[in-house]
Amino acid sequence: MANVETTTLTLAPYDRAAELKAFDLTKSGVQGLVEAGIQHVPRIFINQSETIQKASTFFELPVIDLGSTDRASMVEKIRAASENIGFFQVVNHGIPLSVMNEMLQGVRSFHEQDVETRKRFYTRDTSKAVIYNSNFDLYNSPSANWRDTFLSFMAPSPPPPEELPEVCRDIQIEYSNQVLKLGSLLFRLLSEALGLKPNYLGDIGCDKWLAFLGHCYPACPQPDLTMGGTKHTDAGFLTVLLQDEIGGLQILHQNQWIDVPPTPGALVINIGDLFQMISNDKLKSVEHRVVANERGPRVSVACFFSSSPAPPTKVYGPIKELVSDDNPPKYRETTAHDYIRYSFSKGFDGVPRLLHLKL
Ligand SMILES: O=C(O)CCC(=O)C(=O)O
Ligand SMILES: [Fe+2]
Repeated sequence: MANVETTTLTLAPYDRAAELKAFDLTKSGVQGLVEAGIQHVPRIFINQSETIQKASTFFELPVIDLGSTDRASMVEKIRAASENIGFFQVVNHGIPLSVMNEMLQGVRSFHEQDVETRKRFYTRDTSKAVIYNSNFDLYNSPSANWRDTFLSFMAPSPPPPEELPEVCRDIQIEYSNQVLKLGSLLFRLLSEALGLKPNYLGDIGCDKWLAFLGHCYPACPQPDLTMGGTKHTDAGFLTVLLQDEIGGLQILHQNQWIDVPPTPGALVINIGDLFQMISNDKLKSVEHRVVANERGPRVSVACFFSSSPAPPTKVYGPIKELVSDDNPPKYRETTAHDYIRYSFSKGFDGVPRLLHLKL
């Protein structure tokens, strides 16, 4: 917990905008601060609302064996977890352990490569093939996260391979293709879990659009003062998360923060806001966060199945088959374009993203 001295210091007025700008202009992220041997967390990163209670309760996230021949039981487990927890883990998911390990190593190598090479990717221009920066919402969040990320949109139109970072491009392409395959399977199972025909979610495009985020949470000298990732829900339909062995992911379950310790070989799957919305609140998009840690760097890969802002006319609303007179639509329809634009502009401001669509 922050001691009184530090708290007083952070409450003192300072030119936050100038400090954010100065940090951003270094183009070398939190990793750059750590490489420079920083011993204290700069005040732009100090999180006064979330650092008080980091203790979490023990709870085991269901692990679902996708290699099981008992499809009905698999679908039932996925349904229960998606309705009640919003998160589950999968094993025997078809992505070889060697590919997972190589992917994590690739992300680590990207963030640890020579600063001048890394800097060339640093941008906030979302039209670029690789968007590397620290805190996508740096300028509009209450406190910055102890995290750097590089992002690429890998489907349906991946960037030309030569524009991807050389240190990890082959494995990034390989891993993304494997995640797309896994996504098709998960959306078939989730369609069944919702009582829909197996192709339903695929047919409306849930498994077509994929964003790849390679996160790095460098070792933090004062992990009690900041967060690796502030609490948030994911915007898209579904997230496939690969985490390394360090740990730090927590999910909110029954008002308690629960650790999701790394399970070797497993991937973490969670429901996003857009999925909660089209399921008319049957499936839950649940808040989660990443605590900062002294060991590190921790790396993870979050792959978001979401919806393309183009064509702008694609409309999403509660699935007709899931609403009835007894269960009327809880959300108004939105175009993918408006939804993505809104969700990108608001950042992690603590206001639920779906609120603006609630009927
Ligand atoms: O790094 C993690 O474990 C979680 C990342 C995450 O929540 C996200 O990218 O939305
Ligand atoms: Fe997330």
